[in-house]
Amino acid sequence: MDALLAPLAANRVSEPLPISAAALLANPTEYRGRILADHLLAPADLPTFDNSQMDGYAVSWFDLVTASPDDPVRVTIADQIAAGDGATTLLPGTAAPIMTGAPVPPGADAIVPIEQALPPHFQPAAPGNTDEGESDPRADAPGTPTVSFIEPVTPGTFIRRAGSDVSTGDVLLTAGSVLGPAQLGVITGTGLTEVDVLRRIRVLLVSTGHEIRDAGTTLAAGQIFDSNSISLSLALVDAGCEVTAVPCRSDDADALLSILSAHAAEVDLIITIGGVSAGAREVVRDALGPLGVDFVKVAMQPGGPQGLGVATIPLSPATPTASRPAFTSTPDAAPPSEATTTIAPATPSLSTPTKTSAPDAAPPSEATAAISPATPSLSTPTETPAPDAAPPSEATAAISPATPSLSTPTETPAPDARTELGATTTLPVLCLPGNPVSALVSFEMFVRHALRKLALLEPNDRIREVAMIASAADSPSGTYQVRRGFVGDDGTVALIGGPSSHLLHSYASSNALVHIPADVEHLDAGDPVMVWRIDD
Ligand SMILES: Nc1nc2c(c(=O)[nH]1)N[C@H]1C(S)=C(S)[C@@H](COP(=O)(O)OP(=O)(O)OC[C@H]3O[C@@H](n4cnc5c(N)ncnc54)[C@H](O)[C@@H]3O)O[C@H]1N2
Ligand code: MOO
Repeated sequence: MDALLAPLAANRVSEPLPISAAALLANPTEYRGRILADHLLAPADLPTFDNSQMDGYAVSWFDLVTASPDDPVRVTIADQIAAGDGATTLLPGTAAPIMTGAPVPPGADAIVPIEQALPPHFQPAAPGNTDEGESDPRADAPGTPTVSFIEPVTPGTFIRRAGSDVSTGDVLLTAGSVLGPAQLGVITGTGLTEVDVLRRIRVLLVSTGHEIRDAGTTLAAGQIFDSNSISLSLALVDAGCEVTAVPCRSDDADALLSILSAHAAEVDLIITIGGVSAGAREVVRDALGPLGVDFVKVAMQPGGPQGLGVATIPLSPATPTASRPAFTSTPDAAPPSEATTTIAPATPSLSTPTKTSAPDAAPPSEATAAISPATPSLSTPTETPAPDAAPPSEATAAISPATPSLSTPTETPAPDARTELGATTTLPVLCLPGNPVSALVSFEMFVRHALRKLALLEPNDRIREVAMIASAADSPSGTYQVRRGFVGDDGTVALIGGPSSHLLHSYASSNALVHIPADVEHLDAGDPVMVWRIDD
């Protein structure tokens, strides 16, 4: 998988990311985990000017040289300086009330915290205040506010120097930095309003099937709500990708090809779901087999049938542009209507795709044997799926999309129009099985780690633990089984639901994937098993 996806790292370009509270709040997902493309130099000092670290008095150390408890130094109180004020010069023999963050006035070289002054609190600024004898009985000039100090002060005390955090021209953040709260804060603090970040891996996610419809529409007999588009879109976003989800509500290979052709120029990777097993109408196999995708069987359950490869995809003449809308389909949209849902939309600039090839470009490279789960013993090319004992879980109907906005569907050009153009592009393609649990487990086993690695997201892997299985379980011989389970506080893991791959509700009620190696046919209660936490 790493090898198949390696070109994605090589072809990554940067894009500008606006930095402002308004931009961030308008589209928070755009910021999560973004990676700085280049070293960023500080355009200004931080702090940008010398300022006070304490609420107190700005003084000249020289005025306080002789101060002692027995012989305090009394000085006249100058104008107050608050954070946000400009600084006026401090005259000798005066002390200016100064607040934390306020600029240190020229002439002052130290701050005495208010608690160390006499009186130890700020006095009303109104003229005529003379401490009213309250704290400084030595005040002798009615109408002239004064303050006393009982010890000398070292120059620089409680002054935050300009540039003490970072100086102009220093490296503010290095290339590859993940932009989190502190990083975005310090960028803003220097006044920057835009930085270059690595463009996310752009994934075209195509959930397929004559039967799938969007939640919120009315289902005809035999139809189901499309849960895979939602599950996998969110899984991809979690892996650092930008997703354009375009369901293909058809078993017609041309309908799928139209979708691929319309979007291929805009994405780095295509992931399809469904249409890969042994049926009479396997739309993904039919469409992508001739274009360079290999269909294999992995000795894993769920997730047996898989497809992968580098496909040469004809491009539509009028490829949708960066204005790609987010979309939810109209009820009962007739196949092969196309609807796009874009999650984590890109910032405006989409650069020219680098992978577009001339019509006579070399045939797709072979991508065999690239699929290998991060677990042992998956080489046997046989599949032993558990029988689908029950009809599809009704839980799929309860899932409602969390996508941000709605707009109109994108037009899909007719297949013959695109072939006239003759241009193609080559893209890595992954074809996941359609059963909802199979699709998610396949993603976890083969795809998530590789994509998170490309996105420089840490950790790449799920947290792995050994847990004691709570009750006995059987597993088919020669098949690596991935069950769903719940790890309790006592370190045991209870299996949730059966092994069948339609049990999405069971998956949603789990916090771990339970790995049963291909050579294990039976586990007794208390036996140790490897689990991957899926609740982080
Ligand atoms: N004769 C055989 N039949 C099947 C085999 C096999 O080896 N021989 N493999 C089984 C296994 S294992 C799996 S997994 C599935 C994979 O099938 P497909 O990838 O072709 O997926 P579909 O047939 O399109 O759908 C399977 C199942 O999932 C439901 N589905 C599909 N898309 C969605 C969606 N977007 N949201 C919710 N549910 C969806 C679909 O309605 C089917 O029930 O093949 C087995 N059969
Ligand atoms: O392998 Mo299928 O993916 O069991 O359900």
